[in-house]
Amino acid sequence: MEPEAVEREFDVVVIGAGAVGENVADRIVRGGLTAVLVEAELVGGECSYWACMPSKALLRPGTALHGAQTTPGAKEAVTRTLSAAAVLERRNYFTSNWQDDSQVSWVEDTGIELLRGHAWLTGPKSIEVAGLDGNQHLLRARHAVVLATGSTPNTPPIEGLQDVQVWGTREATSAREVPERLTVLGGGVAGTELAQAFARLGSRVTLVARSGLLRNFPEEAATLVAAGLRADGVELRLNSATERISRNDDGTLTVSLADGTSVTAGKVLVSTGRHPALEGLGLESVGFEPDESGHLALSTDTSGLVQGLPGDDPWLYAVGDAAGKNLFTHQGKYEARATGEAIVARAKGELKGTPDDWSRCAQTANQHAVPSVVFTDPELASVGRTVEAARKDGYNASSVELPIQVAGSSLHSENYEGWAQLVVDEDRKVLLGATFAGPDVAELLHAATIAVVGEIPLDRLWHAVPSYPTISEVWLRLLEKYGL
Ligand SMILES: Cc1cc2nc3c(=O)[nH]c(=O)nc-3n(C[C@H](O)[C@H](O)[C@H](O)COP(=O)(O)OP(=O)(O)OC[C@H]3O[C@@H](n4cnc5c(N)ncnc54)[C@H](O)[C@@H]3O)c2cc1C
Ligand SMILES: NC(=O)c1ccc[n+]([C@@H]2O[C@H](COP(=O)([O-])OP(=O)(O)OC[C@H]3O[C@@H](n4cnc5c(N)ncnc54)[C@H](O)[C@@H]3O)[C@@H](O)[C@H]2O)c1
Repeated sequence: MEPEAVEREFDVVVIGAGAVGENVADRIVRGGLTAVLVEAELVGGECSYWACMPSKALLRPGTALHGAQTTPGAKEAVTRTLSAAAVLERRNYFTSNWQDDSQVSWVEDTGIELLRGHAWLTGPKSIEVAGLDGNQHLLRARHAVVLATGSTPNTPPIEGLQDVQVWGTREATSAREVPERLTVLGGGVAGTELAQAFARLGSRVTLVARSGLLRNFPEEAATLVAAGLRADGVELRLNSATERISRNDDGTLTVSLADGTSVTAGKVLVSTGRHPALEGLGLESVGFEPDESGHLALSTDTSGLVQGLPGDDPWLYAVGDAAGKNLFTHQGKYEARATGEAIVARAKGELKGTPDDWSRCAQTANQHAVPSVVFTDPELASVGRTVEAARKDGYNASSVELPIQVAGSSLHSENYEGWAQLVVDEDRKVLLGATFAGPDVAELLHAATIAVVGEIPLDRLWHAVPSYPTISEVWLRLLEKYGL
C-alpha cells in the first residue's frame, strides 16, 4: 500500500525555480516568511541552461573575433577562424554542463526549501507535487502561491511539422555539433541570434521569416542587423511563409515555402515565439479555462497578483515568462522582486489593494522602460517606447535619429556602422524610449534606461556629458540634433 502523502504548510509556495522563481523566493525569505520552491527540471531554469547563457556563450567568441578583424593592427594578428570545439566547450562551462548543484546550494544557503517535482494546483492555496523522489507531496500555502513556470515554444501550423524531428531553442543552444546546413524558422530575437551564432561557427544558415527580421524594433536598426547576418553568409528569406516540411531519404529536411521554392538542411530550428507555460497547472481548479487556441493566459496587476479570482484574498501571483508580459530574464527578475515584496507586505498587513506606482511592490517599469538587447553583431539595444508605440499610447511624441558617427565609434573599428534614436515626450520634454544599433552598443543602454525611468528633463540631460572619445558621444549629437 502506498504511504499517504503528508500535507506541509509554508507561507508561500513558488512553482518553478527559474531565475524568476528563485528571486521571488529570495525576497520572501528575506522578508521573514517561509518559502518552498518546486522545480520539475533544473534549478536555474531556461536562462541558465538553454537560453540566455548558452546562446550568449555561443555568440560572444564570434563577436570578439569580428571586433579584432575590423580593427587594423589587430586584424593582422588574426590568422585563423573560430574554433567551434572551443566555443562549444566554453558554452558547456557557462551551463555548468547542465548540472544545477551550485544553484541548489544557493537555494539551500538562502533558507529556501527546495522540492523537486511537478506541481499543480488542486484548489485555492493547495498544491500537489509528483515528486522526483517518487512520492506525492501535498503543500498548503498560508499566504500565496506564485506561478513562475516560464514559457513554452509555440508550434507553428506547418504541414508535416509533427512528423519530423526539428530543433527548438533547447536543442540549438545545447547542440554538441555544428550542423553543416541549418534552416532557422522565425525572424524574432531567438532566431536571429542563433542564426548568426551557427553561421559564425561554420554552418550554412538560411533564415526564413514570414515577415521582416526583428519586426518589433525600428526598421533602420533591424536593417543593420540584417546586413550583419548577410555579411556572415546567412541567407535571409524574408516575407516568406512556410507551407510544409518533409524528411528526405538522406535524413535532411526540406522546408517548402509559399513562393514555390524550398530550403534543405540537416537541421531545422523552429523559433517562432513562446507562450506562458500554464497548461497542466490545475488552473481549472480555481476557475480559469483555456482560450479558443487552447492556451491559458492570466492577467496580473502591477504586483503580479492574478486578476479574476473569486473573493478578495490576494493569494495567486504570476511572474516572469508565466505572466506573459515581457519575456526577458532581467524583467522577470524585476517582477519577482516586486511580487516578493508585495507578498511580504500584504502578509504583514502593510499593503492593502494595489501598490503605488514606482513603489518597491510595483512593477511600474513594465509600462515605461523595458530594456532589451539583441546580442547579434551588430547589437540592437532598446528601451521604452518606439515612436509608433508612444503615439499609439496617446503621447505627443517626436523622435530624433542619427547614424552613429562619432570619434568613439570610428576608433572602435573600421567602417563602424550604427544608428541611434531617441523618442521624446513633447509635452513633458523627457525621454520615452531609445534605440541603439551597432557594434558594442549594449552597454549604452543602461544610461537610456536611467533617463527614461528617471524622467530626466532633456535640458538637464544636456549636462550629462559623454566622455571623449566614446560611442556614447552619440547622446550629445542626438540632443544637438533635437535642438539643445
Ligand atoms: C534562446 C533564448 C535566448 C534568450 N536569451 C535571453 C537573453 O539574452 N536575455 C534575457 O533577458 N532573456 C533571454 N531569453 C528569455 C529568458 O530565457 C526568459 O525570459 C527567462 O528564462 C524566464 O525565466 P522564468 O524563470 O520566468 O522561466 P524559466 O526559466 O522557464 O523557469 C521556469 C521553471 O519552472 C519549471 N516548471 C514549469 N512548470 C512546472 C511545474 N508544474 N512544476 C514544477 N516546476 C515547473 C521549469 O522546469 C523551469 O525550470 C532567452 C530565451 C530564449 C528561448
Ligand atoms: N536577447 C534576448 O533578450 C532574447 C534572446 C532570445 C529570446 N528572447 C526572448 O524569448 C522569446 C522567444 O523568442 P522568439 O524569437 O522565439 O520569439 P519572438 O516573438 O521574438 O519571435 C518570433 C518570430 O516568429 C515568427 N513567427 C511566429 N509564428 C510563425 C509562423 N507560424 N510561421 C513563421 N514564423 C512565425 C514571428 O513573426 C517572429 O518573427 C522572445 O519573446 C524574447 O523576449 C530574448
